[in-house]
Amino acid sequence: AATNQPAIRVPLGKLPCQPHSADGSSCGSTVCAGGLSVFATVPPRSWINETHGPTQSSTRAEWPGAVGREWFVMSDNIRTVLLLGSTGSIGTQALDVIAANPDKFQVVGLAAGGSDPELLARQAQRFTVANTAAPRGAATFTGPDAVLELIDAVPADVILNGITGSRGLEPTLRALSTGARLALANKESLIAGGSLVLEAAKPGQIVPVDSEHSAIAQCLLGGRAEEVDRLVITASGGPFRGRRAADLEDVTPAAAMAHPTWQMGPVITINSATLVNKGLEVIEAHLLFDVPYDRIDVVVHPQSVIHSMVTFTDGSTLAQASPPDMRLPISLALGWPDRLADSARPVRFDEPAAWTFEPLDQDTFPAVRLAKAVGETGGCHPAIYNAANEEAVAAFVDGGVKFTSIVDTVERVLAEADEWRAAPGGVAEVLAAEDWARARARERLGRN
Ligand SMILES: NC(=O)C1=CN([C@@H]2O[C@H](COP(=O)(O)OP(=O)(O)OC[C@H]3O[C@@H](n4cnc5c(N)ncnc54)[C@H](OP(=O)(O)O)[C@@H]3O)[C@@H](O)[C@H]2O)C=CC1
Ligand SMILES: CC(=O)[C@@H](O)[C@H](O)COP(=O)(O)O
Ligand SMILES: [Mn+2]
Repeated sequence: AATNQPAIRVPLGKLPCQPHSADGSSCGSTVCAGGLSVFATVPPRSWINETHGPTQSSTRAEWPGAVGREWFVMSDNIRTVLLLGSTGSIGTQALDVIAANPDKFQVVGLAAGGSDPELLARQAQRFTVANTAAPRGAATFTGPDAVLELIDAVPADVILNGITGSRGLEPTLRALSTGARLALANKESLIAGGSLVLEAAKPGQIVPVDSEHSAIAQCLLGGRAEEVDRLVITASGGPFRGRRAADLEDVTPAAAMAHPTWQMGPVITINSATLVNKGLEVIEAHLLFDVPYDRIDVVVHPQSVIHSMVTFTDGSTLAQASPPDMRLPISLALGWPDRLADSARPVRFDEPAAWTFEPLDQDTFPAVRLAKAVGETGGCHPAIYNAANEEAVAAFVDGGVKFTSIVDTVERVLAEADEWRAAPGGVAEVLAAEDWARARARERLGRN
C-alpha cells in the first residue's frame, strides 16, 4: 500500500541481482535490489506489488526500508537523470523538460547549494526522488562533499551539471568517472579543468547544454571535422551593447542584471554584460570541438535567435535557430542524439522579424580578446581568468566596485600569473591556481 514514504524506482535491467542471503546466494531475478527482487511488465512502467527473495518469504525483513513503500519499475528506454543545481535557472528548466517527458526520463537524484531547502524538498517530492544533496541544509547527503557522495551513491544514465561556478569542477570529473553521459551546463568546470576534464571524458561523453555549443554540435552534424572552416559564436551583446567604456563606469548591478533576451542566474547574467560569458564560451568551444582559436569568431546578434554557426570549407554556413529558450538545448542534451518533440516554440516565419549581426566592440568589451589570449596560453590561465572573474563579479554585486573593474581585475591578475602557465598535473594544482587568483583578485578589489 502507498505510504508517505518516497517511492523506490528501479531502472529495469540496471540493477544486477547481487548475492544477498546468508549463504551468499542470489535470487537470480532480472531486477533485484539487494534482496528485494521485482518482476515487472513493460512498457513503459507498472506499479508492482510482487516481491520475492531467496526464500520467497523473508525479503522484506532483509531490507526493512522497503516495507510499505511503493515500487516503481522503469523500462529500459527511460533514462535516469542526476540533476546538479536543481534549484537554479538551468535546474528548474531541466525539471520542466523532464516533467513534460515522463516516459523518457526519471530523476534519481537532486543536488543544490542549500540556499532554498524548501524548494529542493518540493522538487524531491514532486519527482519522487529519494536522494538529495546539499552542502548545507536538509538533504540525504550534506556537507562539503555532498554532491560527490550523491554521484557515487546513485547510478544514472545522464548527469546534468547545472551548478554555477568552478565549484562544479569536481562534480564534473566525478560524473565522468561514473561513465554516465555528462550534460554540461557548468562551462566553468571545463574551462578550469581544461585538459583534465578532456582526458577524463570518453569520446562523446560530454554533451553541451550551453546554447551556443548545442547549436554548434547540431551544425557540425552537417559536415565532417576536416570540412570545418570556422565556428561563429553569437553574442547578444548584453544590456550595454552600443555603449562606450566611459558610459560603463557607473552602471549598477541592477542594470547589469537586465539581460535583453535571456532569464538566467546572476553570475552568468553579469558575465553576459561584461562579455566574459562569451570569452568563456570561446574557450569552451575550443575545448569541446578542437578548433583553433584563430578559427573561432564572435559576432553580436542582439535577437539571440541564431545560437551559433559553423562555416564549412566549401563556403557554406549552417546556423541553428530557435527563440531564446534553454529548454531546447537542455532537452537535446538529455535525449541526445534524439530530439524531443515540442521542447520549445519554433521560429515562426509568418511574423515579421529581422535577424541582425554586428561586430563586437572589443575596445569597450575586451573580455573576448583576453579569453583568446588566455586560451592560447593554456595551463592554469583559463582557470585563473574564471576564478578572478568570479571574485570580481561577487565584489561588483556586493557594491563598492565598478563594473569596469571586473575585466580590469581579471586582466591584472593574469598579468602576474606567469608561474601558472604549465598544464596542471591534477585537480589540486587547478585549485591552487584558483586560490592564488582569488586572493590576488580580492587584494586588487580591496576585499581582503
Ligand atoms: N541559466 C542559463 O540559461 C544558462 C546557464 N549556463 C550555465 O549553467 C550553470 C548554472 O547557471 P544558472 O542555472 O543560471 O545558475 P543559478 O545561479 O540559477 O543556479 C545555480 C544552481 O547551482 C546550485 N549550487 C550552487 N552551489 C552549489 C554547490 N556547492 N553544490 C551544489 N549545487 C550548488 C544552486 O543552489 P543554491 O541556489 O542553493 O546555491 C543552484 O541550484 C552555470 O555554469 C552557467 O554558466 C549556461 C547556459 C545558459
Ligand atoms: C543561454 C546561454 O547560452 C547564455 O550563455 C547566453 O548565451 C547568454 O547570452 P550572451 O550572448 O549575452 O552572453
Ligand atoms: Mn551560452
